[in-house]
Formats: sequence, structure tokens, C-alpha cells
Amino acid sequence: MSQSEKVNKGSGEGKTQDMAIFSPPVVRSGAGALNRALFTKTVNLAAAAVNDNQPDTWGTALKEGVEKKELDVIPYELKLDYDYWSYHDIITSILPEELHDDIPSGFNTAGHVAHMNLRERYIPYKKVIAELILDKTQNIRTVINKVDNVGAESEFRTFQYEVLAGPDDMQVQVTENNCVFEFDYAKVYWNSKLEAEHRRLINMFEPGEVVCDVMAGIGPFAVPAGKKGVFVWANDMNPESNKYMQVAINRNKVSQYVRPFCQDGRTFIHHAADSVLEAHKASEHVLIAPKPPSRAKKAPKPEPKRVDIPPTISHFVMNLPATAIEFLGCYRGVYAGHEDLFEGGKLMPMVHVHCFSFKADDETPRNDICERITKYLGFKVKPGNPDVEGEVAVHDVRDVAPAKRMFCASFRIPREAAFAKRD
Ligand SMILES: C[S@@+](CC[C@H](N)C(=O)[O-])C[C@H]1O[C@@H](n2cnc3c(N)ncnc32)[C@H](O)[C@@H]1O
Repeated sequence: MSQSEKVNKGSGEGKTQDMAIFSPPVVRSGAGALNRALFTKTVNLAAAAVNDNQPDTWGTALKEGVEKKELDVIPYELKLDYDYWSYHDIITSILPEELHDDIPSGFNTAGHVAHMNLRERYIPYKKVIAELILDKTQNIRTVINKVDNVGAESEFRTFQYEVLAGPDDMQVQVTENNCVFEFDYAKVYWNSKLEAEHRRLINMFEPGEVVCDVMAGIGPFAVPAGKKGVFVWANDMNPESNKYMQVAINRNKVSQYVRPFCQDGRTFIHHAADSVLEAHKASEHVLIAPKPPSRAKKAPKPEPKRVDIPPTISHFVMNLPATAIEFLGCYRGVYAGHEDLFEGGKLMPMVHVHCFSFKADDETPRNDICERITKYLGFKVKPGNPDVEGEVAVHDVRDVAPAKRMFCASFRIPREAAFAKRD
């Protein structure tokens, strides 16, 4: 399980009015502990007395069965308990009616952890809600709530939280884009809602190219890209991210392709360009073992395929949406003195910078993003085709708040910026 999800509505979903007898008892027991025993109910199902004149509403088979004394109709008590009802059934019977309009049901997951962001008005019921989620969602063992602490969001994009139900165990394992990641969710950034965005960019990378991930986290771009034969210089300033990226590199066997770094992204951009060129000059490469020939054929053993590290970076990825645009000035001089590397029509590196902007159906967000890129890159850009110098493709990634969306702006580094003198 990796995506954000809604708690399973379970067996009670879709009941009609006629089925109201199967609803749980109303237990406005308040915000204290969840008392599962209160959710027990006996439903007396129709007990019919059989007279000589048989009710004509019965089906033929039933009528015949009773006539022949093969069947008897007896009273039946159906006992329903806590396990029968869904999260939604139970929370509706606990919460006062004025809270029924926006019942919390969505949460993010990271492995066995469900991460809620409860609205203020539901906070008095937080423990009950969390216990219910724990009981009614498969594979969830711990429920946490983000503690809103304005201004306290860390530079490493971790958050403060409170454990509402289950053990305080944040050591999780997730699978994303066919790679396994193990990490401490309290110490590093992870967001399962980004899987599609990770995949979108990974699909753009070609085997044998070099990608520089400037804010790589624990490697959700880098590790799957390495798995498809892309060389990745993967950096994150959080030492804990660096540690768990190393774990993911080993676990997914991509150490030939993915190199972890722990630097400030601002300095890493030049460093990565220089170090890739050095690796190329030193003839660093990987050898790909060929498939063994079938035993029947007495063909000579094929040679391993050699893939050299190319001299230049093809893509820079910058997923730190709150501030990454402000790092764009660091591309100035990234290839200072190396115009020769881009002769013969070779394309300049593509930058993919994530950012936030307004939610609007018109061009306002695109124009706003291009204005900010222009400001920090020191080069005039406008929305358009990313392969044309000075033009930017803006991809809409996801909603993050009622008036805010996350975008990814992709453009090639203008030659003027890339070849500018370094300070
Ligand atoms: C939004 S997370 C994205 C992580 C990863 N790319 C992903 O998609 O899950 C941003 C990352 O930037 C890192 N970070 C923050 N400031 C940084 C800086 N100045 N240089 C490099 N990394 C930084 C944080 O530690 C965090 O892991």
C-alpha cells in the first residue's frame, strides 16, 4: 500500500432507508476512548406464525416446503457487533450531527503509518477517529496526526507529529516504482502522493544518461532511475536522507549507477557538473554482464557491454517546491569554459524545478512561475516548448491546498547562463 487513501467504507456501504435497522446504535459517547462493546445490536428478524391459510406473499418453494412440513419458520435474532460496521457507520454514530458534513476519512500512508492532518473541529475526537482507522484499515499499525506548528516546518521537510493510536514506530518500508525503501518517517521526507510524478520524470531519462538530483530525499527519482541504467548524482542536505538513500541503493542493487552526496544544493550544482566530467575523463564506466548463452549452443561467451559515464549531465531535478526556484542562479557558470562539450547540436541540460503557484484555469500560474524563473535565473523566459531556449513547459503536478497547486517547470539551461563566468 503506498497511495494516500480513504478509510474503507466496508460492509455497511450503500444501505437504503429500509435497511436502517442494520445501522449501528447511536452512541454520542463523546471524545473519550472508543468503547467497542457499545456497538452491539440484536436485530429481530421476522418470525412468522403459520396459519392454515398461507400468506400469498410467500414464494412457491416456501409455501410448498411448509405444506409438506419440510420447513419450519422460527424467530431469529441477528446479533451485530463492532466488526460488522464500517468506519463511516461508527464515526457517524459517535460524532454529533453538526460534525457530519466533513467527516475525516482521508490520510497519507507511509508503510504501516497512517498520517492524518485533522481539522481543528475534529481534534476532540482524534483518539476515537485514530482507533477506528486502525481497526478498519488493513496494514495500518500506527496513526499519527500532524501537529500544526506555524513556522516550525523544518528545512528538511520533516514535520512534527503526535501518535494517536498504535505504537510510536516510524521505521517504515514502502515500495515505489518497483524499488523498496526503508526509512524513519520521522526523520526524512516522504510523500506517497508523488509516485506518479516520480515516474513521469524517470520515464524521461534514458539509460546511459546522467541525472543530477539536487534535492533527492531518500531517492524516489534516483533509485528507480538507477535501476533502468541511468547514472544518478543524488544529493540531499539532510544527513538522515543521505543515510537512507544509501540503504535504498544497497537494497535495490543500484550502487553502480547511483552516487549519494550530502551537500547544500546551491553548491552541489557546480560540483556535480565538474565531478561528472572528471568521472568521464577518468573513463569510469559500468560493465553489463550479458545474458548467459543457452547451454545447447556452443557459442563463445559474449563480452560484457561497457557503458561509459558521459561528460555532461542531461537532467537536473529540483524537488523542493517552496524554494527551489531561488536556487536557479546557481546554474550560472555551471559549464563555464566548456562550450566545446555542447558543440555539434548537443542539447543543453534540462532543469526540472518543482514549485507552488496559484490554482487557476487560465495562464496566471504559468506566467507567475516564468516570472520567478526569470528573476532568479537572470534570463528572460516564457511559457512554451522546453526545447526552445527561453521557453518553459509547466506541468501541473497536484493540488496541495484549496488555493495552491504544485507544478514542475522544465527548461533547458540557456547557453548564456551555463557558460557565464563563475564568480
Ligand atoms: C520535498 S523533499 C523532496 C525529496 C525527494 N526528491 C522526493 O521527491 O521525495 C525536499 C528535499 O530537499 C532537501 N533539502 C532541503 N534543503 C536543501 C538544500 N539546501 N540542499 C539540498 N537538499 C535540500 C530536504 O532534506 C528534502 O529531502
